[in-house]
Amino acid sequence: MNLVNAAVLPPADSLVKRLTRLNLRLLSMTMLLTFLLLATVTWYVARERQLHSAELSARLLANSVSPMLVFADRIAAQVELEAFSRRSDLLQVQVQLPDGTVFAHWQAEGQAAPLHALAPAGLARTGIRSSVGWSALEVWAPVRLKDELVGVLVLRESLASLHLSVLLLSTVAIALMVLMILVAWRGLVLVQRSALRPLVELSHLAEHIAQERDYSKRATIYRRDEVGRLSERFNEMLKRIEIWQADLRHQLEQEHEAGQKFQRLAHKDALTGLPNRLYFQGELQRHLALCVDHGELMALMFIDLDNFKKVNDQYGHEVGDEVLCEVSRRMSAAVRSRDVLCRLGGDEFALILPELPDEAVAEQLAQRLIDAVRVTMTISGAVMPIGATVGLAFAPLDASEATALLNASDHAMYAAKRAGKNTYRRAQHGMA
Ligand SMILES: Nc1nc2c(ncn2[C@@H]2O[C@H](COP(=O)(O)OP(=O)(O)OP(=O)(O)O)[C@@H](O)[C@H]2O)c(=O)[nH]1
Repeated sequence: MNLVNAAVLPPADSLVKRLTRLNLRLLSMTMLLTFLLLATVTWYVARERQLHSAELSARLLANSVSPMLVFADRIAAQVELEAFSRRSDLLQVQVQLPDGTVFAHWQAEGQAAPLHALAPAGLARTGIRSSVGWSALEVWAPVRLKDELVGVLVLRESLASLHLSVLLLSTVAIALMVLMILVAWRGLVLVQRSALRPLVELSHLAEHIAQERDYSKRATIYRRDEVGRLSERFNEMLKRIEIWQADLRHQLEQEHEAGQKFQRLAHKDALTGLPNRLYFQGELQRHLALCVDHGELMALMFIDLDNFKKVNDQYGHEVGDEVLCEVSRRMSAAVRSRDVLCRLGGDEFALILPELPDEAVAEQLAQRLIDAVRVTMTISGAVMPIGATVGLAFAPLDASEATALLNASDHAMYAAKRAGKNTYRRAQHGMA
């Protein structure tokens, strides 16, 4: 099947306009045909009546002039023809002798000379003869005395009046026809507008839905005809789309939530609930970029717990886990709200300190963390021999790049371990 793309179709007139036009065309054609038929029949009947009347008159006149022919009384015949000439539409009338000689003649003003027409052969035998042209008719009537042919009467009549009457009648009929078409046009517009209203409304609704994507709208059902059933199916389709859309929205929301949850889990340490190494790496890059852009001071602390292996070995892994959680809580409570504390893994933690006013603030915080971890920690009735060692590096003083800054803080932490643990050390220039 050859499908036509709707987009390439030119814009068309409305359905009401198109149907009205088609109906009017059909009505006009029918009326015109009827008019032509009636005009033709009227013309034909009128012409036949005129011919019949002319034949009758010719017969009567032939009888009247018969004795005048016998007595060769031309004057009487001429008077008779003059009297006959009062007949309307008469153009010419003449009485001929059987040999064709004109005996008496009358013609209307402007008409040509006598007819000089020869009587049709066999006129005496067949009686009256006639012929009808477009503008006139002619009648030949034999003039007899008893059964003997004594002459021929020729009569010519104009058909102009007949044509004029038919033309007048036609003009009136055409005017009436135009009037009727105008009335029908108004009527058709009203009727079709009312009949096609459900279909037009359905089309407007489909247009609105296509533009607004509002599937909550419904078509009004006026009657249970074809358009009514189409509207019903359209409404069912809208309902299905609405349900399908709601399902899709719900599914998308769920997927979005699951994605966000997954994102949170991917960035969270499952044991302590602190941000993990993956999150730390991203945040360190971001804060370093901000620090370089704004020309601010920031620090990175590398924190490693002391004697944690001993806790694990002596009290078990579960107690070790509890220690990690408690240490996380204590350190979280000690840091500033804008600082980012992360667990890198094992007993290692990292703390990003953005927007520092000076280096002393970071050193004070390092000491505060060490002190917080050193506060006696009792788990399952045993005091944990736990402590924290901190390595401190500054950006952009010690490094401006993430790996270099992490290395510097890591080296500083090892320096602090070597110095006897439970303390902090600043990175020395060149450590990174
Ligand atoms: N309970 C527990 N232990 C862990 C976890 N991850 C790593 N560890 C253990 O943590 C210990 C870390 O070892 P180290 O840091 O070398 O030991 P340490 O005793 O702290 O040594 P110093 O840092 O020199 O004081 C190892 O015994 C690991 O098995 C964990 O998630 N839970």
